[in-house]
Amino acid sequence: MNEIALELKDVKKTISNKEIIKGLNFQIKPGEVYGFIGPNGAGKTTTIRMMVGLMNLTEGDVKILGKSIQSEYKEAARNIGAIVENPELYSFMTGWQNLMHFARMYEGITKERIREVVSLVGLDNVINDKVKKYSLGMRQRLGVAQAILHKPAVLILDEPTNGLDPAGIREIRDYIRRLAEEDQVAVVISSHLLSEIELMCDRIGIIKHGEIISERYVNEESDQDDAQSDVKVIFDVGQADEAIKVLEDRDIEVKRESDKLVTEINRQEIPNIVQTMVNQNISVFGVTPIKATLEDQFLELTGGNVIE
Ligand SMILES: Nc1ncnc2c1ncn2[C@@H]1O[C@H](COP(=O)(O)OP(=O)(O)OP(=O)(O)O)[C@@H](O)[C@H]1O
Repeated sequence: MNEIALELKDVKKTISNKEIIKGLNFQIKPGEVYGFIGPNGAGKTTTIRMMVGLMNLTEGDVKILGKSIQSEYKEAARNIGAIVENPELYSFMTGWQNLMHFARMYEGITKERIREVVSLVGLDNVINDKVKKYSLGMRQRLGVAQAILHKPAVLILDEPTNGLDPAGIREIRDYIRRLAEEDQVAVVISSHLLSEIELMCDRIGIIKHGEIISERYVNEESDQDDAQSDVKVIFDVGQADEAIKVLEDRDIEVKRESDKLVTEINRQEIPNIVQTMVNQNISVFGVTPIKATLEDQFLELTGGNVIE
């Protein structure tokens, strides 16, 4: 198997004398889910359009399983599945008819493969209904089904959870993880929301003004996990008032969000605090560290205002 599924090599884009993308470099392995985040106008859609061959590159190259999207378009495109902007669906046809229609564009897609994909995205019960009756979430899932019909090595999704409710977002998240883990598909997801993307990605790159300004693995230990430094931690407890007292008795500042207590403490103190809480019959459901570095960077980047 190819070690690298998708590679961007010094990709640049200039439109009307303005350099919109300023030299992007990254590599994604099979089975890896890469989150591409940044505020509106940062250059996500432009980059994605270049990755899938919908827009020419001004400089650099994009390679899919080692094939250049520019000089070997056909070979490269064969291994890409994508939803850029909204999935293209025919609402007067059923879900099944839509998939049959797209299957004809590729060679060798069997009905069995279509059934497999339908089942993967959980549309078995409604696949014979007309798409106009589908909810937004169902349409998105059909879009993904269509994008993966030909078993692409790389799946590229531009804002796949746009407009979905929390249940819909969770569904998308679950089957994207399954695709990566079971079929070793490399997935790129763009979003302007850190919170949702952090849960489904292995690695996240933050783009701003056409440059990657930060990149890290989601499970990577940050400097803040050092034994000596303070970490931001959420205590999820049954008896918030009592738990706040335990923390405040130790001069720890607490911010309360319903039953969740947000604190900044030394890692070494955690076991003792939990023990004190348990001794006082406080139910401790969880102690979760917050990855402050990425969150802070992202908030700093978007400044709470997603329009640049
Ligand atoms: N055809 C174009 N002509 C001129 N400027 C463009 C063109 N397409 C994009 N841009 C500019 O390039 C920048 C990046 O746009 P892009 O749509 O890639 O951002 P984005 O990160 O996808 O944002 P969003 O989250 O809003 O989709 C923006 O400043 C945009 O105004």
